[in-house]
Amino acid sequence: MESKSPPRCPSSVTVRRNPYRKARATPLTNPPQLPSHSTSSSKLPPISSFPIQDILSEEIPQNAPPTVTVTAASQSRSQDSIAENLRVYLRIRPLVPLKGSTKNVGDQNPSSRTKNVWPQNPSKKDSVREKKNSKKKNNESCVTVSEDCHSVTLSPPLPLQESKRIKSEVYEGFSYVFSADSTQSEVYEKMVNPLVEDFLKGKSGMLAALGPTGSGKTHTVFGSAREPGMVPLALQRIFKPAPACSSQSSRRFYLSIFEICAERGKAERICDLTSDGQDLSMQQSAIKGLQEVLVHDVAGAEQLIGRALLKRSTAMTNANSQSSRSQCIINIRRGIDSSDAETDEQSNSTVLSIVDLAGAEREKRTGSQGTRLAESNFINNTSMVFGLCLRSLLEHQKKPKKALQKHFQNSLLTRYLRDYLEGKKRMTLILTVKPGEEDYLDASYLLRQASPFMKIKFTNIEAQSNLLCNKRQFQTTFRAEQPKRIKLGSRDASMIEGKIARDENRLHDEEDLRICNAKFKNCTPLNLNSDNLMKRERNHQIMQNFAKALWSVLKQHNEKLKVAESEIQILKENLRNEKTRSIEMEKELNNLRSFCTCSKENSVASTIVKVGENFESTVHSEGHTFCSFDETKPVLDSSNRINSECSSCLRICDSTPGEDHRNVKVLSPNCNCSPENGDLVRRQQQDMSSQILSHKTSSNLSGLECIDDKQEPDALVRSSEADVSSPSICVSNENCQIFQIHESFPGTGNIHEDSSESNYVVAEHLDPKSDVKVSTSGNDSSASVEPGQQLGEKNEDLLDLLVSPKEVKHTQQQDLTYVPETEIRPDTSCNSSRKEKPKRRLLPASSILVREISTLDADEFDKPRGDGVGNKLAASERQRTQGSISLLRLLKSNLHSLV
Ligand SMILES: Nc1ncnc2c1ncn2[C@@H]1O[C@H](COP(=O)(O)OP(=O)(O)OP(=O)(O)O)[C@@H](O)[C@H]1O
Repeated sequence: MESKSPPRCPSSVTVRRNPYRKARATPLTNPPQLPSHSTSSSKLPPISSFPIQDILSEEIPQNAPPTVTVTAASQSRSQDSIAENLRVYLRIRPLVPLKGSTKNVGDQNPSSRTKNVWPQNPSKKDSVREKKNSKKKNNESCVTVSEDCHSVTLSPPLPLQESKRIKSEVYEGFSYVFSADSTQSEVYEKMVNPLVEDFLKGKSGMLAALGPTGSGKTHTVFGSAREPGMVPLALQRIFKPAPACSSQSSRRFYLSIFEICAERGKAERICDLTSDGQDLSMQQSAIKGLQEVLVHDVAGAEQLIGRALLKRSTAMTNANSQSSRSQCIINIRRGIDSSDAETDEQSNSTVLSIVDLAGAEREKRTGSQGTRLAESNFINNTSMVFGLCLRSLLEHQKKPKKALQKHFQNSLLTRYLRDYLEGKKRMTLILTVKPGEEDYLDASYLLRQASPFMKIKFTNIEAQSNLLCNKRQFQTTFRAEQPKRIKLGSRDASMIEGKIARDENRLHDEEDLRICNAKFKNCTPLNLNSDNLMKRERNHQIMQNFAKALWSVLKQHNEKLKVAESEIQILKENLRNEKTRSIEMEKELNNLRSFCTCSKENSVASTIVKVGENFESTVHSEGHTFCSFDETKPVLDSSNRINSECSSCLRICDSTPGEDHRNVKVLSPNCNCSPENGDLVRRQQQDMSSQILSHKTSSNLSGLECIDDKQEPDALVRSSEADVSSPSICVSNENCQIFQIHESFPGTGNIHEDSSESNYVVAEHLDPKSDVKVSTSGNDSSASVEPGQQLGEKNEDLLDLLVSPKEVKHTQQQDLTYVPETEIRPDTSCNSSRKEKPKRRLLPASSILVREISTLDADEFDKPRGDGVGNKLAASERQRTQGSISLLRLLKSNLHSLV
């Protein structure tokens, strides 16, 4: 029962790491009885007398920590003692932790099952995730154990090998390397048992687990229910029933558990985990107020430890579901019964310390934020200082003491463990590593920390490494002219180390550099004299400049190309626009053509203007009725009806119903009328021509005809009229503009062949301002007005004809005149005139309409006529179309100019 309820501890017990020196009791003096450690007693401990006996009896044991006195003998002795006092072990965590490997000891103690007593089990989920991750990422181990189990080979993962050219490293000199499949008991037997045995014999010692986060420190130290760790195994051994004769039965053991943590990663704190936890303070190497609990058996000890660990600061990180956030220290002090006090006083101060350090971690791996990040800084700093202290353990004699002291002062942990770190007491280090490829950097860092304690051998320098070294050597040689490397003092070195520890991502580069430096030392120097170097340097500069010039040229070309490309784009755009425009224009042209009825399927009427029987127009001297044909209005009206669908033909007719009816036939020589139509027209024209020619004797102008310039004079279409007062006018457009003014007898609808007088006028242009060619044909003579030529008396007849009111009666059907383009021979006179001046074309009626209307002088047009014909004219004017108005205006202006 006693073991289940441990006796109350005194409120404050100071545990001194360095016990008072004891002097052996001299046989003459009766040494005062030392007060028994009554930590379990409720009474306050009696004030002990000054331990003069202890001091006097103090003897430096054979394996005592080395003194600082630097002599050759003492140095070698101290080295030996350090070597004896320090053992370094390595344990490799399995890639995938075994199923039973949990930290929970609740299995053993049902009452504590609900709560984790030992470090918590990772939740199933986490373990599954971890397993998956491990399977995925850590399928390859980067640490391999040698056969003799004293060295390991650390191989970088392939990407690092390729990118950073890192080679495998062999770390030798371990006391023992525990492979991934090693068991807790195996580790205990080989590593901890010697410590425990020595402890039981009165020799203090310490076991410290050091390694990156999640590497198995806590697992190794505390273990799980299935796999108890070093602490429970040690307790089992300690409380193992001793033989009856042994003095062990009378011994008592006191447990004290505390942690060093940092509040929000800032100030360090010491927390007693066995009590309700007020903060403790440290005086030199002793912790003031730390409670010691007397334990009588294993169960009691485990219970106490279990409860204490529940109070320990842990947190979940990406690397470990239950990561330790503090350095946890368990002290097992061996006490003695009061009865045995006389015989075994020295063992009173024997302490076995087991330290579970918080694992160094990288932010990248743990994903720590905020407070966790501050914690992790603290953890990393502590482990760094610890590592530095370890480093200086072997080298401290070469270094000034002050520098060494600084390391210890930097952390409560190192201050507390100073005796161990100075090699004064026996210390065993267990390094734990994770062998996954992604853990390579962590493992490498840890092993280098421990390197002072072991030989580090690198794999053979291969060609590639040589290359690397040579390259760097080459660079170094160049830099030789620059200030040489600064020698760093230990403080600077420690700062560098600190930097490395803080920024572990950069670690490898630094390490890499160091490795390379080491390699560099081994490398045979390159045989480069200064000439060669100069040459190379010059070549290098030349090439560099050349490359720069090339680069700038290429850049310029690139810019030019861009400009050219943009121009091309613009041109393409323009081209596209032009194409669309041309397509549109083509369409318009087609549309215009479609209005032309010159297609084959069009009837004869499409190319020939037929002036209907009922169409009558009267040409008056001052007010001819002009009929112009709109493209879309082939027929004018009931009185002035003209059938035509050919827009290229302009027909003019003056007719007055009820008066002389004359047929007005307007033909376009450019009309591509259907052949049959053409034949018909041609025939009729030929007939007409012959008729006209047969009436050449007529001296008066009876008809005006505009002929095509291509038309031969013989083939000119002429209108023959006997009566000069009744001309018919035929106007064709385009190239020719034929005015055919001819006369037929009213009602007959035929050309009056018997007319004695038949005159004709050939005019080239309708435009009043244009040059006019007028040909007159009289009885014996023909008159023609060349462009620009003033009309003379000879042509007065023609003028009379144009200005005098003449009635023209047009009959349609029979008076068809057709001048096919192919058959019309050019009029030489017309040709000559064209050569001199470009020919004006007769625009379609509609355009003329617009133009003429705009330029029409209304005043002139509306001028009241004084003659008697005025009323009649007014009546006829009402019937005028716009085309007729424009033609009238045209003729009038021509007349004006002529006059
Ligand atoms: N040798 C091993 N065999 C089986 N499982 C192990 C072994 N070592 C560690 N583990 C498991 O790995 C996980 C992490 O181990 P542990 O908590 O001991 O790491 P740690 O070094 O203490 O980490 P931290 O420094 O963050 O506290 C635990 O679940 C533990 O059970």
